[in-house]
Amino acid sequence: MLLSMDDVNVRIGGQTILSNISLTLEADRITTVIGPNGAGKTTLCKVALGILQPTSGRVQKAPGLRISYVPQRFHIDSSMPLTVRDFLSVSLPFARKRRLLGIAEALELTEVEHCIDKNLHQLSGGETQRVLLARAITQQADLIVLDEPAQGVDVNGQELLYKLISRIRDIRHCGILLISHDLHLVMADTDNVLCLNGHICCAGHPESISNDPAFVSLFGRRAADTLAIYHHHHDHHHHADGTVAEGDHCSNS
Ligand SMILES: Nc1ncnc2c1ncn2[C@@H]1O[C@H](COP(=O)(O)OP(=O)(O)OP(=O)(O)O)[C@@H](O)[C@H]1O
Repeated sequence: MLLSMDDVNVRIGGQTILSNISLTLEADRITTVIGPNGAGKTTLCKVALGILQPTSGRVQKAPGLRISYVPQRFHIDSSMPLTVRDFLSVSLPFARKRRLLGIAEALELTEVEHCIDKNLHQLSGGETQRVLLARAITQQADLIVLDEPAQGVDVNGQELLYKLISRIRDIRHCGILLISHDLHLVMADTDNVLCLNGHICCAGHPESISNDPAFVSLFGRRAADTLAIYHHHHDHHHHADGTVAEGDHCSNS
């Protein structure tokens, strides 16, 4: 277990924002939180990051847990010259003690090695997010928290970003808490989905979620079908002529 929440409640100014949240984040697993605007997704991130204390309930973290945060957007004043190399070096002295992956390797892994000498404010939205992912790698994060990291990134960039996130999970064996609206893009690699609307409406593997009445009432039949169809396309392999490979199966048709 990397981090767990047990019956967490958050009330701010008399408003209940999160109620009865229980979850466990594990190494090697991507947990995706989905939910409508105002559902409490960012608040949940803040509780996980330890920057917001719950009104009640318990948050437990593995001893020495290192969390890295990738925000929705990242603004840096254009008058402040800071290269990608310098930005990633900031976390080096401490991280080096933990046999960190070098800056160049991390940038290569997130496919932005060509940006190493660029100024942060010269980067595109997609490049910025990939530099932030590289930072999480150099920091040797045990848990990476990403709050809608693909906002403002074009579709190809989004797909690449989500592929990189699952590749980092596979290589670094870290846990990932991902907030996303891009259901069809994130679901293939998600191990666990939490549907949030102030409380957890339903949770589980994407395939089981798509059949859950709570999911359907929150996101609509169309989203549920998208999820189901998506998994149909990914639970078997085709031969070149389109026939299904032996031993594979179609769970949805
Ligand atoms: N510091 C605060 N003070 C008062 N209300 C707050 C505070 N932070 C969040 N809220 C309220 O809590 C609710 C949940 O906010 P939160 O930002 O966690 O939602 P979200 O699911 O991330 O939304 P979105 O998808 O729109 O980004 C909203 O109604 C918001 O107005």
